[in-house]
Amino acid sequence: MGFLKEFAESGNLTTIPSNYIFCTSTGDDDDDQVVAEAEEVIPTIDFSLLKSGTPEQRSSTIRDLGKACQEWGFFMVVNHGVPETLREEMLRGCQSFFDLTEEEKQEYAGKHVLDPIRCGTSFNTSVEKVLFWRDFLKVFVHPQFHSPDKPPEFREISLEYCKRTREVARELLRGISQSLGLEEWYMDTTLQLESGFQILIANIYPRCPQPQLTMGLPCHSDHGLLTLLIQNHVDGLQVQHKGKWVHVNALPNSFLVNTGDHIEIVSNGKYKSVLHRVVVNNNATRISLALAHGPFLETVVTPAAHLVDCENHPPAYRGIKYKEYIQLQQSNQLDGKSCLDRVRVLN
Ligand SMILES: O=C(O)CCC(=O)C(=O)O
Ligand SMILES: [Fe+2]
Repeated sequence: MGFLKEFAESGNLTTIPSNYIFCTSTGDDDDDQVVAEAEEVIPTIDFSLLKSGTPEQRSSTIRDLGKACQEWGFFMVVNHGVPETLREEMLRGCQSFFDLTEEEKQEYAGKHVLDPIRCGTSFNTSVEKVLFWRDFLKVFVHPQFHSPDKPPEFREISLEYCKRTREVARELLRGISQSLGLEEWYMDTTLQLESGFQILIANIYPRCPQPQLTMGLPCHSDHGLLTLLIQNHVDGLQVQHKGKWVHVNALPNSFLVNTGDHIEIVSNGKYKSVLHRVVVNNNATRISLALAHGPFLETVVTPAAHLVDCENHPPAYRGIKYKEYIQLQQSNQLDGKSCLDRVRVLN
């Protein structure tokens, strides 16, 4: 399977191939209504108050975090301390990777889902009938760090960027633990975050001549705990909130953060993983870079005992090893929360 980028950038495309034409499964327009962000304000978290604010500022930020997780599963993080130059360099590194020749990229194509460096198109072309308007690069960056050899600068920049982002994610997870009434280090310890799995996902969504007929990525949730995303100043991410799609207008220099399925499992369903999708456009190529943070791969994750009481809150998910969960999610079609549904306990 070739890459989309080369195809989309060759000649003057005026229509898209029929295998990219996507219909929502219900065909129900109400389901797909997009509300403007102005009507629903996406929560913003000031990271500096969490990390180095007064005790009062930290507590109030933890409350905001809890509210954002409970009501949205999505928030923007500002004042996070990761330099803008590093973020920009990292996005340029991703662009340079996608700009390699097809032959150079082929070295990492067609790999197994647990191969540490893998690139391709759409999500999982071995099972998809409809393709998505996107190419990707996925690299395992923690606890073992990997990097493609080209472009040459990629290794050094991503090593630094991944480390800085991981620190932000772990601090957020400490706050989220506390917001659930758990001990600050609960997730850090129980999920062995010192050896936590971190994966870099670079996405390119080329300009599309018929953007309303296709999708960059369909409605899905992420498998891990928290995903921290940046983009090249081109929007396209939408999150589902109260049954409607909200377009994310990213604040400059912010991280777009979404909760993954493992936050839902650990919190015993108190915090839900957020459904999100990506729309494409006809004006500019979008590049996004998601860093997904999860437990240690060998950890069997269960709902926190503190959040389970057999009478009112029985365990809502069965324990599953994180590695097994990833394999399940990555080798099927990307489809809403179908993976989480497999571990749900029907009470
Ligand atoms: O490109 C985006 O904004 C989102 C990407 C995404 O959802 C993913 O890689 O899982
Ligand atoms: Fe995602």
